[in-house]
Amino acid sequence: MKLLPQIQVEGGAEWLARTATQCLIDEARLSPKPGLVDSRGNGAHHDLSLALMERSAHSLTSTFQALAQQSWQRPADIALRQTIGRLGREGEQQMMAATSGVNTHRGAIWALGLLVSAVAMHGGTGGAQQIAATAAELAKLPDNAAPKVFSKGLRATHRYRVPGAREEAQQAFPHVMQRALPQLRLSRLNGSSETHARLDALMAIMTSLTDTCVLSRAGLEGLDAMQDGARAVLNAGGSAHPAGQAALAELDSQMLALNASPGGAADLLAATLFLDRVEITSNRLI
Ligand SMILES: CC(C)(COP(=O)(O)OP(=O)(O)OC[C@H]1O[C@@H](n2cnc3c(N)ncnc32)[C@H](O)[C@@H]1O)[C@@H](O)C(=O)NCCC(=O)NCCS
Ligand SMILES: Nc1ncnc2c1ncn2[C@@H]1O[C@H](COP(=O)(O)OP(=O)(O)OP(=O)(O)O)[C@@H](O)[C@H]1O
Repeated sequence: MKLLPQIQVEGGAEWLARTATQCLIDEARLSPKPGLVDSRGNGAHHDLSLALMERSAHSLTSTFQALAQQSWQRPADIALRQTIGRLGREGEQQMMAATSGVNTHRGAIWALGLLVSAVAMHGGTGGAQQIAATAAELAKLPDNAAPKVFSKGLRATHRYRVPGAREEAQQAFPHVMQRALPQLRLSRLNGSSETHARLDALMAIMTSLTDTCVLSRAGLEGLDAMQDGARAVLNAGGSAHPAGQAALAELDSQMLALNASPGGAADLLAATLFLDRVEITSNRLI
């Protein structure tokens, strides 16, 4: 049966939005994550909890759906960039209203928002590489309506001269495409459980991300601890192995002691889970 285009758009946008929200929830629940909110507790955060993260994730479904609808089969141009910039900022306000002003998902709205738009631009399906490349095209376009705010993330990228959330997207998500997605699939192939495969994917991101959340709270000492600790987990055989689990517990203690939390890495894990699902579903449809 040939679907009417509008029905296809509505159904596709709804699926993408539900999937993006589910990836945020899966990321938040995944345990044990070093320093981050997970099923065990609040990590290094005093103002976050799992219930709050889940409420925030649900509040974003309508934003993701609007992003997908507005981006459906459109080219990457300034008009679309301005539309998604506006929708992304409205999404941030919706998140803030749902959490009484706590930043639960700003970085995640950015990464997943761009990826949701990119899939929609390709008509609701596509390979991870193609989608990430399209998201990068969008991220590179100027959004003249964006307010000039000197955020924590921006300050950290200037102070330490490192790439942050913007650059990760503009470079087509190298930590997702070259590290997390290959690691997720390798760990699955090696027989790891889904939980262990996801934890390994998070470690793969943390080995080299310049996470501005960590830099803002714990400086270079925190960043080095994160990168070295994540490498130790993978070198010990990953989170499925007893030695890897011990290294992961050690990393968790270190992050808590330093008050550090790799929020950017968590966002990119959610982005990884999203691209994995979109690609698997697209392959089934072919
Ligand atoms: C680009 C964003 C994330 C702002 O980035 P900036 O570094 O200035 O700010 P801020 O400190 O508020 O947030 C950064 C967040 O990104 C995540 N992050 C940190 N480091 C990294 C990194 N190296 N790579 C990826 N993400 C990271 C963390 O969650 C962090 O909290 C975003 O809020 C924004 O400007 N959005 C505008 C709306 C828009 O255009 N949206 C379009 C798509 S929906
Ligand atoms: N499971 C998680 N636990 C904690 N943070 C997460 C998690 N998943 C994603 N994040 C990301 O981490 C960021 C929150 O970091 P942080 O609490 O440092 O924010 P902030 O409001 O900028 O700083 P602060 O709380 O130090 O004032 C969000 O942008 C969010 O996208």
